[in-house]
Amino acid sequence: MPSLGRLHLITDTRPGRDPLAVLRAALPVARAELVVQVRVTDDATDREAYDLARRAVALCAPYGAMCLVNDRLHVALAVGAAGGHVGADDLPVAAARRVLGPTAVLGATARAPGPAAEAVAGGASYLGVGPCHATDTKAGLPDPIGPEGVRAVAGAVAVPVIAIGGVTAAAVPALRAAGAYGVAVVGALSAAADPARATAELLGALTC
Ligand SMILES: Cc1ncc(COP(=O)(O)OP(=O)(O)O)c(N)n1
Ligand SMILES: Cc1ncsc1CCOP(=O)(O)O
Ligand SMILES: [Mg+2]
Repeated sequence: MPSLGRLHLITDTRPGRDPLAVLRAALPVARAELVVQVRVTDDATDREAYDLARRAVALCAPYGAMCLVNDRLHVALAVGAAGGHVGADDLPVAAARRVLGPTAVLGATARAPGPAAEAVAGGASYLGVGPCHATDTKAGLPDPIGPEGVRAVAGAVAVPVIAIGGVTAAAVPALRAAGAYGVAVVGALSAAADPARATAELLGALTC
């Protein structure tokens, strides 16, 4: 697998958000340390997902940043993304691996050591672990697992653990101390008044 960036920017396509503007602000700051995950709302069409993913791949390329596509693996393949991310409502990890092929980057969601180990056995190259903290970005999430939940998963697997859910720069040190390799954020960048500055703050917390 190519080296995985530590700061995962998940696109926010809710009304009033401008995911490509956030991406343009973050890329020159984080460069190859940024992983962009194209995530669209469930009601978005495949064509909308494709158009956003195609633009994201093109924006990432000059910076050596990796672009992944959430859920819709056919879109990942269609735009030449580096891989995809799947969770409980998506293709099973082993099936996703078959779709993407052996060299693609494949993320899987896990919040406990057992399922985490199963996801790795199925072919996951990294795990998205959470929600770590409370968030209103996604509805219907289970209770936050906190840094201790991250520690339990990180201790059970040998792939990078990416902490997700309510992550801010202030939360990063505890997550890193618990074994997180990196973090994934939506609101911390999408809702930031200055996304470039917010990117620098997250990156500083991740790499110090
Ligand atoms: C890095 C990362 N971790 C977890 C998720 C959540 O994926 P999933 O559980 O499939 O939920 P949706 O994002 O599809 O709503 C993620 N996307 N990225
Ligand atoms: C998609 C997803 N899965 C678990 S938490 C989450 C949303 C994370 O968004 P935020 O960084 O704004 O809390
Ligand atoms: Mg999913």
